[in-house]
Amino acid sequence: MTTTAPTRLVIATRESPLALWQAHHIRDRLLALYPGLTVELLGMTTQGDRILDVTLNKIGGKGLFVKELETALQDGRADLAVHSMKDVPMVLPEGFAMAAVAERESPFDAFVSNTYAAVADLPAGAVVGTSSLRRESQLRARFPHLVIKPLRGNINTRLRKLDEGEYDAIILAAAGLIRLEMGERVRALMSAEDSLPAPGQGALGIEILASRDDLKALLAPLNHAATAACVEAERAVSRRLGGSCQVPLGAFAEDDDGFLRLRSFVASPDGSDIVYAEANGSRAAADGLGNQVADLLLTEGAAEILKTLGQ
Ligand SMILES: NCc1[nH]cc(CCC(=O)O)c1CC(=O)O
Repeated sequence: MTTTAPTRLVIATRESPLALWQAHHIRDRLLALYPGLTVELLGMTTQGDRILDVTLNKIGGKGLFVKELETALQDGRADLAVHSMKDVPMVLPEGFAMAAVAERESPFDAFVSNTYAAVADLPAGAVVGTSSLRRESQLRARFPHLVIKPLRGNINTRLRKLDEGEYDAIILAAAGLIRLEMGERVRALMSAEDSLPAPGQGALGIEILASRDDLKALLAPLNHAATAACVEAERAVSRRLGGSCQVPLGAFAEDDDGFLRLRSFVASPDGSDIVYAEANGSRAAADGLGNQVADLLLTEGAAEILKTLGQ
């Protein structure tokens, strides 16, 4: 494999508005760094985009948004794939590498409603839309008086369903709304106590073939060390616990000048059992910190929850 710096790069991306924004963002950052470079986008529809009528957790989850893009890398149709780190499976397939994790947008969930200002204002029986087991289990545990109703589709679809009156409020990632310039729809950010984010939420990853040494140095300036360490710690928790998206799990790390605080939870889907753990550690030991928090969760009761879920 050549180590000469490439002059033309192709980015494989999904074609949802958010995925396209993300790919354009990485393209613009590359062009700012390397003015002589040509960067093209290869738009692709993934299985996850095609199957819109079933809750994704039930049909195989995360890999569904990523696999077709990886095939494009393998076939040489593209050089990079840009992903929301939240959608990337905890173990990359053999031969692939995450060359960079770019600086995070808000990692928090957003409370969006046309009537209410915050989740605490919702009356008994209010209908909240989400299809995320993580969001649903936390809402059920903390706000048992609410009714949770499934909500799928891309961001525009979800907002339309809210506006049509099917829901009193919906919960979605703040990062997506902010990136698509719909940040004004965010009535409140959900606190880490009310809705601990998913591993990798708000962060973008740039995936390449592990053999592409020519791309590693080129992409290194896009890596944000604090974000990369936080996401590594968060993903290590999920990986240790099986990495399945059938498990209601949150993991959220914050970096304070090289010092990480990692919080995580595992719950039963109905929120009746919920276990929290947290630990601190250095950025350099992010992976170990994730394993440590996973082990704390297991001894605090996550092992029983996982067993009940058949994991
Ligand atoms: N599961 C789909 C998905 N993957 C990434 C984001 C949002 C952007 C991000 O977290 O980077 C979303 C939408 C959502 O959860 O509301």
